Amino acid sequence: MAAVLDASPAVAAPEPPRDCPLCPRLVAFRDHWREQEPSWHNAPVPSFGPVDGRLLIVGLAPGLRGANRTGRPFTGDYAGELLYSTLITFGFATGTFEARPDDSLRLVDARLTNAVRCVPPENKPTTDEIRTCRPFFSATIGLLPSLSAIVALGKIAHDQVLAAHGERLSHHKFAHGAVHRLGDLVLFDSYHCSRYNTNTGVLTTEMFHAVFAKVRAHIDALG
Ligand SMILES: O=c1cc[nH]c(=O)[nH]1
Repeated sequence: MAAVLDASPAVAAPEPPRDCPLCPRLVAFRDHWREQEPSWHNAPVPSFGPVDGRLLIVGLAPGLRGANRTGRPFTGDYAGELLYSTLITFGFATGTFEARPDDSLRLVDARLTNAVRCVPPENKPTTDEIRTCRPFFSATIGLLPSLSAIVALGKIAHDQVLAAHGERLSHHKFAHGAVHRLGDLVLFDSYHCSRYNTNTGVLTTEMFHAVFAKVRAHIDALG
């Protein structure tokens, strides 16, 4: 049985509008950067990848000079280098990642989204902002008919997945490498592939690959 998704009927769209007004602090930050850098995307960053994939990867939020600049998740900042090279290694992406949305990179059997769609100051969304963005996240999941596995990059992504599925956080503790069954879905946890985590050794390439090796085995076993 698939878990019930917590999507508010008032906001059932999977992508916020370009001028989403729901989080005043994020709107102010976005407006500031629109003035400073008018050529940047500076808007909610839409999900990327086919909707008929079996895997969903969930990041935290757009990086200021990464996805907020380029308009594609994990594109233009360090976190994307490790993520996209890993996705290519494990067959979840093809082409060449050149950190530009018009490169030849394509996701395969996978979609990529963020728990929060607008760039937050200092990469830290508030609890309210995470909750406010949840209906978009739930609607995104609801539009993936073949979804079988989710990778949560960090605890905020993990908590957003659980909340969207009406699951208790206390029943599913976040831990790198942990695997949680949520109804028909399997949730795989990983530390976020941020530059901070890799520079400090919290996350190594081997640790990150070990998570995606498990995900690959899970998807392949589906046949
Ligand atoms: O979590 C993250 C980090 C960088 N870029 C994103 O889109 N999401």
